[in-house]
Amino acid sequence: METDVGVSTSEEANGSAAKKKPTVVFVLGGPGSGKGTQCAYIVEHFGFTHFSAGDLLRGEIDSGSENGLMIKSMMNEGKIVPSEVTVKLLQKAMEESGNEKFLIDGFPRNDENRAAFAAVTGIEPAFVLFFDCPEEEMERRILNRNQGRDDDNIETIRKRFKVFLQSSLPVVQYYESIGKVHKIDAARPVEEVFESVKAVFTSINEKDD
Ligand SMILES: Nc1ncnc2c1ncn2[C@@H]1O[C@H](COP(=O)(O)OP(=O)(O)O)[C@@H](O)[C@H]1O
Ligand SMILES: O=c1ccn([C@@H]2O[C@H](COP(=O)(O)OP(=O)(O)O)[C@@H](O)[C@H]2O)c(=O)[nH]1
Ligand SMILES: [Mg+2]
Repeated sequence: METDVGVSTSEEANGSAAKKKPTVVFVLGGPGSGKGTQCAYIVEHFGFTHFSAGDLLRGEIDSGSENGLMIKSMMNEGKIVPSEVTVKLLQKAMEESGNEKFLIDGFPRNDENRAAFAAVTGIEPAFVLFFDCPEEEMERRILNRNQGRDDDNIETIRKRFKVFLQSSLPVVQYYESIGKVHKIDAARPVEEVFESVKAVFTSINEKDD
């Protein structure tokens, strides 16, 4: 049985069938691989709305919500926040956006995240972009990022790399096993990486025509 709850169940005003499910692309890659940077370009060129799960969680901390302290301490340890919290934030953001094409950046980070998103929203990603980058390069980028993030210190960075290898890479491997991953060499200048990204989105658009 298909559990179709959440973003796609609202009835049209004329009482016709439920709305079409939105198109979702998961943008994955290690910390500092360039997910946010590339998403900004994709938004400009391909009309997607971009949600960074990390940014939504930081928004929760800043809003002083009841989960804020828990989220803050988990992020400072590089741990993955419970799916319930993150999926709710993503679902709300999608519902409020008015768009139907979304880049979801930095999520799902483990298998539980992946399953929870599918169960709650009924949405499977159209495809997954995976930014492949060596750890030394990611570390260099994060240490130069200067966004004032509490977790961009060497001790937490090392923890995030460990969590990425142990919990997040298996998600990428799962999507690879079902043929949904477009792997991008992210260890190149921003413009070159975007050329590869653009080729993926252009070829998908052509298939849809
Ligand atoms: N291809 C690239 N080459 C060099 N630096 C980059 C590249 N892509 C992003 N950066 C820089 O590296 C840092 C991390 O990028 P960001 O997009 O925040 O990564 P992520 O969202 O994957 O953690 C930022 O300071 C960004 O400006
Ligand atoms: O779905 C998510 C996304 C992020 N995070 C937490 O938020 C931090 C920062 O994530 P973000 O994607 O912003 O970092 P980046 O990978 O871009 O450096 C992670 O280390 C996790 O602690 C999480 O728990 N679940
Ligand atoms: Mg980011």
